[in-house]
Formats: sequence, structure tokens, C-alpha cells
Amino acid sequence: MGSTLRIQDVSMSFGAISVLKQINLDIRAGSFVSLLGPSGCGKSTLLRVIAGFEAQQLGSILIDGRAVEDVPPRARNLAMVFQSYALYPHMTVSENISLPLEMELLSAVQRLPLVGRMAAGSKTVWTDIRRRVLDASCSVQIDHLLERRPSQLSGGQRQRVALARALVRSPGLFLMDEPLSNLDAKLRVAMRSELVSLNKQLESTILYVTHDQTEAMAMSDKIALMMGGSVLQYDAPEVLYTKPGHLDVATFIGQPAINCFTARIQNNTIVSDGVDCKLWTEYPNQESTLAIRPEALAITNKQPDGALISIPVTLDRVELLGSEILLWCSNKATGQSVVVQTRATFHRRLIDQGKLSGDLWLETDGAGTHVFDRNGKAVQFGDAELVTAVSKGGATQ
Ligand SMILES: Nc1ncnc2c1ncn2[C@@H]1O[C@H](COP(=O)(O)OP(=O)(O)OP(=O)(O)O)[C@@H](O)[C@H]1O
Repeated sequence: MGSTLRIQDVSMSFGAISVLKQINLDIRAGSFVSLLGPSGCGKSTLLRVIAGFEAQQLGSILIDGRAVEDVPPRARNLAMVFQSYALYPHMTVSENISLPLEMELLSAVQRLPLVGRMAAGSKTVWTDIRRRVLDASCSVQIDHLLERRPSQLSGGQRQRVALARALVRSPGLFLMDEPLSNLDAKLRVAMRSELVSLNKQLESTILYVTHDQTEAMAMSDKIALMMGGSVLQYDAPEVLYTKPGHLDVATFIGQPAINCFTARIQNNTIVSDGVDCKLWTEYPNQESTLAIRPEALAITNKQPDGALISIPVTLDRVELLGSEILLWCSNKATGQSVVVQTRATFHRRLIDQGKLSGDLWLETDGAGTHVFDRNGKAVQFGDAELVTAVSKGGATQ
């Protein structure tokens, strides 16, 4: 069974540069959690602190409920997998995988070349090591490569060796730092599902560093989105996407990026230039941001009647992605670019029906729409017309 990991108020600086700012994370045993964020936000540093290669100035790390500040890296019951594989070129695959076990299980005498094999108890330990090397290499399907050297392997095979070397000690926690980023796109996708299967099969806990949101969204039970040394949101992937708590989360997650409009909260309504917006909020007056996911917008040549949000636009460019299509538009009043994502077949139908000619509008019923206050915090809002109806004693359904 995997370990639990608790990170409590961890802060860390390199000299005057504050790299981790009061990080708090609770990671369940057996779960797959990603640290996601842009380059330089502190993901690798946090991993190195957990591994014990760097020391935090404040806060604690608890593995299986035990504070590990005074526990050396080797004794923390964890294994790290790096982007660079870190294999020994002069050793065979088998020797690379067995090395961590040899260091752990054999005495200094038993490790001596030739004579070590004859030392007392050595035979039993070596039998155990060989069995575990075979088990680990079978788990990642490289048991047929055990006698090769790293230079005789492809990138994907080398990464599997690095994984097997981490697996062989059966640690409760795996720390993985961008382990797939040296692989080509196709192999990366294949290895993604293998890592998830391995996580479920071994019930091990995996903390996985990546700056690739697709990778994090595809693999993780939960994602900690980091920026500037802080965790902005720690949630399941779909929650990060559908309920971003902060503007930076909304803009980081999603491809193409969410459309953002400068707006203001004015006497309980949300106002944005060139946008007909019928959103209501109890929030106090202030500058804000209105954000709409590209797939939540529909394009029409009929002036929207009753849409919560509509925007008069011109259609500038169409970009085919395969089954999906991007419609790059600009707001007629402000010139601001707005992107719409839709099915290519649906777009074809609109053209055939002559619905992409003449005056055009984008509209949404409020799905995929978010409002953020001047500090970037998510704002609760509702339908202004519904609120008016309720206040006049009208029906709410
Ligand atoms: N040994 C060090 N000395 C000084 N500054 C460091 C050191 N290691 C990292 N930093 C700084 O700490 C910050 C966080 O670095 P870190 O490697 O943790 O970021 P990251 O999110 O993993 O980035 P990337 O995705 O590019 O690997 C960066 O500004 C980096 O320059």
C-alpha cells in the first residue's frame, strides 16, 4: 500500500529568493497527484524538499504520519524518477536496476567483487535481489533487455529502466520529475496510461511534476496548481477546469486559453465594453474580469434574444484542429480577439445552412462563464433577469 504524504506550511528560500511559500497539501495513500505550473514556480524544489535533497526553512513534511526532517533521503521509503533517467552507462540494465537493492540489502563485505558472493548469507540475498529485479522489469516490460547497456536502448526503454529501478525497492511513495518529457509525443501518450495502470496495480502513491496540463489532466486524481511558489488550487482535474477559484487557474488550464474580458462590477451587475451581459452579483463595486471558455460560446447570425451573454463579432479566421475547429473572431466594438471552439461537423452544417454570413454574434447561457474580482478571486454570480423576477415575486422555476 502507498504512503500518505502531508506537506504542512512548508516555506523555503534560496538566499533572498522565496521559492516555496507556505505550501499545504494532503495526499492520500495510493493516489496520483500532479504538481502543475509554469517553469520556475517551485515544483522541482518542492519535490527535492520531500525527497530530503533540500531542507525547508519552515513547516513539516509527514510521510505516513511521521515527520521526516531528521530522516535521511535513503530512509524516507520513497524513490525518485528524473527526466534525465540518470542511468549508469557502464552497467547493464539488470545492474542498473539492482543497484539500489544491493546498497540496501548487502553488507559492505557482501558487496565486494567476487569474494562478496562467497560471504555468509550472500547467496540468499542475491537470490532475492534477482527475483525482485525480474519482477520490476516485468512490470514495465523490459525483462528481455536485462543484459543490454543503456546506450543500446531507445529513450522510452531507458525511461522504463529508470522506472524499474524506482519500483524495485517497492517504496510507498514515488516522486517523478517530468519523467516523460524526453519522449516523443506518441510514446508519451502510451507511457501516460502505463503509469496510471502501474499506480492502480501497485497501489503506490505518485507525486508527479509536470508543466504539461494535458499530462496532468489525463493522469491525476488531483492536481496542485502552483504559481510563484504558492499552491493556487488543489483539486480534481475537472474541478480545476470547471470551478477555477482564481483567474490564474482559469487562464492556465484549458487550450485554447479561456477568453478574458476586462469588466467591472457596478451596482450588482457585471459590465464589460462591447459585451451584452446579464449577470448579477452581490459583490461590491470594483474592477473585475469576465472569462468565458471557448467551447461555451456559440456563433449565430440571429441577434440573440435572452442569452445571458452576447457579443457582436466579425469572424476573422477559421483554424481546423481535426475533429474540432477554432473560430477566431473579434469583438465589433472593442476589436478584442475572442476564440470559439466547436465540432468541425457542426461548423460545416452552419456554413451549409448559410448561418455564418451577415452580422454575427457569440452567445452563451452562462455555462463555462466565470467572473473574478480585482484580486483574481472567483466571484459568485447569477442570472440578472431571474433575480429581478424573484424580487418581483415571479416564478423561480
Ligand atoms: N539551487 C538553487 N539556487 C538558487 N535558486 C534556485 C535553485 N534551484 C532553483 N532555484 C530557483 O527556484 C525557483 C524554482 O525552481 P524550480 O526548479 O523548483 O522550478 P520548477 O517549477 O520546477 O521549474 P521547471 O518546470 O522549469 O523545472 C526558480 O526561480 C529557480 O531559479
